[in-house]
Amino acid sequence: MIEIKNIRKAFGDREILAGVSGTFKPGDTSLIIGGSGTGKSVLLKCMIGLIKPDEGEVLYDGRNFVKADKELQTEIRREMGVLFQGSALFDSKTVLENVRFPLDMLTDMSMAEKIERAEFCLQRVGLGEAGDRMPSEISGGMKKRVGIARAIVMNPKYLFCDEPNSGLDPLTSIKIDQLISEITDEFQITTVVITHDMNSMLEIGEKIMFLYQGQKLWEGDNSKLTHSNIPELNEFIYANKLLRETEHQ
Ligand SMILES: Nc1ncnc2c1ncn2[C@@H]1O[C@H](COP(=O)(O)OP(=O)(O)OP(=O)(O)O)[C@@H](O)[C@H]1O
Repeated sequence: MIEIKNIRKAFGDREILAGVSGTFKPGDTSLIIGGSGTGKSVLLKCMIGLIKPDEGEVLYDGRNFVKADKELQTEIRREMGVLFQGSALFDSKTVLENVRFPLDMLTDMSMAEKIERAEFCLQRVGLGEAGDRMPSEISGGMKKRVGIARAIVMNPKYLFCDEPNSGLDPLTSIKIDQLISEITDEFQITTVVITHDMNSMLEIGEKIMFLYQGQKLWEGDNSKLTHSNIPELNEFIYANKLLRETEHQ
């Protein structure tokens, strides 16, 4: 379980996060949604330690990540998998080498063990046959799958996905969402996804947190998303629906 408590972050005199709290549970795919510039990525970066919050706590199964010493921070980091926007694959490495990379960096497993584990993860994301290919030879959806395989190769307790659907067509997006949700359930991972994608919100949002100007204005599950009495949320959903309809015309 991940708990965030009263996270605040300002850049200069601009307050980006104005005290955000919430809980993310194992086996749940939790979404953070909100308009552009509302602080979603900054919140995610505070959670994974790329940005230090000015105030607040991030607890990983009760362990305070913000105040942790180097040793504990490293221990918690090893339990995280991250799927970055744009997949962030190494162009000069094969698909299998990309997936193997965290094992090369962070473990003392033998080469045979690393290859076995990387192949297992590739199979799990439906790419068992693609290990020898180069990233330039595969589609955007396949690249996301490779990114997911790499994010789970260390068997993470916590998985973070930043806009996993960016640049994908609607059908591929749904497949990627379903894969993230299935893996979360199967391995009981605590998964946090940042998304703009209306389909994702309706399909996989077991728990949704809506950010607006650095504050959490609403949270709930996707069945309640379209029935809130929060004007900012309704406006956000309406704008996204319009966008979706325009894209499908
Ligand atoms: N390192 C930084 N230094 C200064 N300002 C920053 C920094 N990182 C983010 N910001 C500002 O914080 C605000 C929130 O950014 P953030 O990337 O979290 O938005 P977002 O909700 O993820 O938006 P989007 O959906 O467009 O990615 C933006 O105005 C951004 O310019």
